Amino acid sequence: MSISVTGANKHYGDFAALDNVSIDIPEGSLTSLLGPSGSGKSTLLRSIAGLDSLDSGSIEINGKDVTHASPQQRDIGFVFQHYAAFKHLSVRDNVAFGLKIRKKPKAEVEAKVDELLEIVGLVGFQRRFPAQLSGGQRQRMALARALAVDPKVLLLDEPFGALDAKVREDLRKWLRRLHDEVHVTTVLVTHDQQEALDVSDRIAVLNKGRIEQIGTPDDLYDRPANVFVASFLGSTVRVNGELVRPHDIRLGRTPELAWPSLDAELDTGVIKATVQRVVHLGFETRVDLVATATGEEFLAQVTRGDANALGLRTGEEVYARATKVPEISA
Ligand SMILES: Nc1ncnc2c1ncn2[C@@H]1O[C@H](COP(=O)(O)OP(=O)(O)OP(=O)(O)O)[C@@H](O)[C@H]1O
Repeated sequence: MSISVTGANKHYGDFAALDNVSIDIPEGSLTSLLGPSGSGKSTLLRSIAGLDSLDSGSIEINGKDVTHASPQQRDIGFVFQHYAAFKHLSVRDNVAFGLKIRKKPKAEVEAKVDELLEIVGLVGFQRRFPAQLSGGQRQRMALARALAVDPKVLLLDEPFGALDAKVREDLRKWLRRLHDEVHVTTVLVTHDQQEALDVSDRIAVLNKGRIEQIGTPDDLYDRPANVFVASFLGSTVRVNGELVRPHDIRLGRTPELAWPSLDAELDTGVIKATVQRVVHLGFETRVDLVATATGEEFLAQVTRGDANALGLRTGEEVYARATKVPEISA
């Protein structure tokens, strides 16, 4: 089912949590709402769910106006960051809960729960209680429970937010596979750009209650609409007044060895700089630099191999040449 939000406004006092937000979410897509804390992501998601009401604007699900419909009438599955499982029920009974209260025939419930436990990889854990699961397993149970009643739409508010980085990464890969199997129209709230880039078909970047840009991960990365989007999708630095990404900076011992950009229009030209610090971060190496001409501080990210080949040390001079972030600076 597609979702269409048009001209949504929501104020808390004179603070605009949503400021004239419009977004179309295509049927079967996985769309992320990405933005910093307080940008209005949860407010937008809760409005789609019917848990918050808009001051003005409208929401349609599959062409039907649901602006004033109750959450129950919207056929939505919802998973929050801190999922409230029924502690006294087994994993199996938690997943079956929505089906049982809808008084589905027993055989149908059993078959559906078997299928979902399989999909979320919790078959071996079905007799356990929520307290006996890891955080990641609990969130998978939450997703199974939300999917049990065949919702038209799945809304996820930072579902992996409370988990550590490695588990988050595993779960988002798993979520993407799950989505490819189940195809339910899904909206995911996240403040984590890697998560959004990894799982989404489309991303809407929010800032101060407004949508800055909507597009595919590639659209946003390759053609950011503005500095906010570019900076939120990855780190950026200013070099000679130009916005660049640290890993788009090439370093050389001579001006000629700092390679030009493939796209001449996006080339910053050669910038002489002094190395302040070299920090090895696993595969990558961060080189903190100061531009000789302007005193401007910036950093470059190079591979460990390149850094070793350059053999840079604090206080040495080096030549930097970067590719500007497209669109904005072009
Ligand atoms: N019930 C409320 N009363 C007053 N202000 C609220 C209420 N709910 C949200 N807000 C404010 O609206 C703004 C948007 O909140 P929202 O939860 O949508 O942001 P978010 O982008 O989801 O942030 P986070 O990532 O921190 O959850 C915030 O500044 C928040 O303080």
